[in-house]
Amino acid sequence: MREEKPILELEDVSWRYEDRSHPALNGIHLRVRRGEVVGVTGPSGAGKTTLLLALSGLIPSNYEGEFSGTRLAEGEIGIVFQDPETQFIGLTVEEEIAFPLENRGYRDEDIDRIIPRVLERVRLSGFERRSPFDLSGGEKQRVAIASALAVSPPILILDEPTSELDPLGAREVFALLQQLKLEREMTIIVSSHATEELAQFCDRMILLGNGAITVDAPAGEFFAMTELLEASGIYVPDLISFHHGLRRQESVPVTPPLSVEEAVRWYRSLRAKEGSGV
Ligand SMILES: Nc1ncnc2c1ncn2[C@@H]1O[C@H](COP(=O)(O)OP(=O)(O)OP(=O)(O)O)[C@@H](O)[C@H]1O
Repeated sequence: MREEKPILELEDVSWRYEDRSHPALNGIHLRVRRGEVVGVTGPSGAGKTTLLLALSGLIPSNYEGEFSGTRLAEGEIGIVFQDPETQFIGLTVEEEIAFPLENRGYRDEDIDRIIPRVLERVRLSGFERRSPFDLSGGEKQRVAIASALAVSPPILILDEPTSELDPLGAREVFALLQQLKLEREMTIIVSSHATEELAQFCDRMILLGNGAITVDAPAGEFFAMTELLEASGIYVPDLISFHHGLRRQESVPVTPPLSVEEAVRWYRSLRAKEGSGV
């Protein structure tokens, strides 16, 4: 069977920031298929932001340094950074969303049609005239996502979109991403330390260490590597640690549950087996 053409690809990419002696990315091979949702995690300084900048093409075009390798991207990429305020240029939420559309020469009547649709999608209808700077952290992040979505890019890249948010704000952002994943089959690449959310949301997980990919696996397999993740300084969600603790029992499946719903199903089936004497 022929492998599907990737929508985004880095082939042997290395990058060193101009004033640094060591490369921030070292021989990266990464192929992302259309509709895949990829989580990127790793300790601080591992190169997550740099990897996303290279995937989006901002490295090498907007940064000074040494680049080698090749990059391929099929279609436009919407980018959302860690601190949305650094991205804001509009005085109102409406202007913030209109800006990328005006930049690409959309007609006024199309812009007027798109703005309410995009705001509805991120559940910010009625926020048109508000200043993007006077919103809660979660709302700001949703404005940044709305602005990235305005031109309907097939690929969305988010760099630590919940690092400045409280747990509810973080859940809100991941719930929105989940909705985009299901409704629009977008290709999403998201870096985060929030492994609990990544486990529930991502199809595939990448672990970065010292600018190299050390693990690239389906989310279930990735989170089954509990010891390796802990040794790499990654927070293993409690649910997965709990499963790991039980795994010594033969009847417990190797792949951990990635969400509370999955854990409940799994626990019920375990109880049923025990009841039937298996
Ligand atoms: N603009 C820059 N100029 C020079 N060096 C940089 C720059 N940005 C990042 N670096 C260096 O590149 C390496 C990777 O940084 P990067 O920000 O990609 O890591 P990260 O995994 O995203 O970290 P964190 O989790 O703390 O955000 C680090 O050693 C960092 O100091």
